[in-house]
Amino acid sequence: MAHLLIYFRKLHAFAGLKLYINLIGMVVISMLEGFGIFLLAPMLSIIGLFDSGTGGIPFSSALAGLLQGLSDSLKLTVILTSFILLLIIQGLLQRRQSNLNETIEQGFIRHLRIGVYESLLQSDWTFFLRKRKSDFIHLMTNELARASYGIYQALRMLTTILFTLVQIGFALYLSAPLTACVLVCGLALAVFSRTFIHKSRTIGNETSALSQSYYAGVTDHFNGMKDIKSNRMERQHLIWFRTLCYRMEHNLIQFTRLQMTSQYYYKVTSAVLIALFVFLSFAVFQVQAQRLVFIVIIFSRLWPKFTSLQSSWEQMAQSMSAFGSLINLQQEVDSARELELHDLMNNDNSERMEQSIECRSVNYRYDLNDSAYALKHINLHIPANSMTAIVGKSGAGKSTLIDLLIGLVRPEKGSVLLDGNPLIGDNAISLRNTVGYVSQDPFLFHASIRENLSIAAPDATEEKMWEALRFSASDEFVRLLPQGLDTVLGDRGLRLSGGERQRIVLARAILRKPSILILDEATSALDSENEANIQEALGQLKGKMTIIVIAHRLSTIRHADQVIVLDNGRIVQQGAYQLLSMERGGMFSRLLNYQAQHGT
Ligand SMILES: Nc1ncnc2c1ncn2[C@@H]1O[C@H](COP(=O)(O)OP(=O)(O)OP(=O)(O)O)[C@@H](O)[C@H]1O
Repeated sequence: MAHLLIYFRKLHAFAGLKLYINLIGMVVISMLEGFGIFLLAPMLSIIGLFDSGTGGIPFSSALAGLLQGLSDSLKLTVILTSFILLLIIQGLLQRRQSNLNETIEQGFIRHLRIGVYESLLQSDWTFFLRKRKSDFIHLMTNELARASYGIYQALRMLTTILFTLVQIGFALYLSAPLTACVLVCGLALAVFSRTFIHKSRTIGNETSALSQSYYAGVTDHFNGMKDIKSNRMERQHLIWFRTLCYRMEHNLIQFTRLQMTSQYYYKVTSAVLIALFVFLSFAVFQVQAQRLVFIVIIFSRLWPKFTSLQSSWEQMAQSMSAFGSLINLQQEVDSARELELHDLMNNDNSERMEQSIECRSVNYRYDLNDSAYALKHINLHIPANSMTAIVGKSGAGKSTLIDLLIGLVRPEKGSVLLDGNPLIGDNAISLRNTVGYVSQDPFLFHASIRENLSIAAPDATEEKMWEALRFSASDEFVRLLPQGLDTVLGDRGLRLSGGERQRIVLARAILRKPSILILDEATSALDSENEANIQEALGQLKGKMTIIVIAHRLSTIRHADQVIVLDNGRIVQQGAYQLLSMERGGMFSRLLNYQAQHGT
């Protein structure tokens, strides 16, 4: 319930006055409905169903007084016209209120959706390292939809409660003891329904867990489809998928069964209560027949509302776990926030590296509970406009070192300094505005080449784009594409080879005119000729920007000013290429020898 209150507070903050106008509208609509019922009294009296006028029915008696002296047919015309007028006003208000309800609800859902996405973008990289990609997709789609539905049910419940209260007010006016009696029964029903609410919440938790597994599994399977097909792993995946689908089916059927059972008990209890209520009216409270007719009309309209209240409550309880997941996510992103909203929209602040970037006694662990360090005792100095190569075996810590150098992750111990200042907070964000980064697994958006390039540099002219493509040795193949720069890449567009993708991403990085260009195995998928072209282009950039290259193929780093050799998270050698290659017994010369012998 605490989770729901948090969301109600958010709703209150979001909708403000509109929420109250909506609620007042609901009260007015219920009152009009009440008046409509009371108009029935003089009508029934004229028709002859009530033989003693309006029998002291409130409002109706006053109306009967007003109509005194008119002929019966004129009275009936006035009453029926008033009835139609009331219904027209009520209908208009109802329409307005439903539209307002929808506007509030959809606006709030949009507000939540954007809020979650903004919070995610404001979080630091370590937060993403801890989470599965599918969990975000699950939260942004399934859980948000369930929470939205929960909000819809909550608003519905609120309006139903108001309607019920107004109608109960009318009933109290007609017979206080009888209404009190019905209310006590209603309360007893509410206590009885707590078991159903509790069960709904348990089923809801299971729904969340199951759909989270579903999203995670499906994302994994489709990401790894090539491996699945190549290694004939379809059977295991199908068994897993079938089992999960059966469990999801069972979970939802369980919830419907629970709802149907509670509705059944509600219906049976209503019948018993109505019988008891008529009996008590005659035998105990001796309520006037005319009043009893009206109380019966009011409560016969109210019982379905009670049932709908119960159903909304169960639905809300079932969605509670989705609220819980979203609140947990919000707490996690709050503690992992590195960007303010303002920084998200304004990328202008850029801190170009003027002198150097340094690591002083840096240690880093991905998991603080694990004794294994990804990097240990790292001391290094990268001067501005130099070319630095980082080499080492797989898992040595090369990519982690890059993440530290651009402030994506922060050292557990020691410090990273940019021009002598700690690379933290705004400093790190401003530095990243001037970084061009090509990762091991370069990513292109499902959009045209032009759009993929202009994401990095929105103001770049077509000429600059071709220049960048020439730099990355991709101009020739792009020119041959059917729509040139406007060729759409990705899922339903052109699929590029690994090497072609690397080259476009390299063009994108260079188009930013970065002060630091980072290439993490960025040319590993290229043929020798294209790689040589890029090496030549990089050579021309030397002295104009800081270049940091991670390379397994050591022939590609011959022009580096310094080489850093990592082994098992530690720097084991550091210095000029020639110098290191001559250090006999050193890891670098061993790697060189190995590659020379195996021709890699
Ligand atoms: N997200 C992560 N969570 C936990 N441990 C990680 C994570 N990423 C990397 N590691 C661990 O940190 C160590 C260094 O990894 P890193 O990716 O920096 O190595 P690398 O030298 O770049 O390897 P490669 O050449 O294979 O890309 C490895 O032991 C790896 O298992």
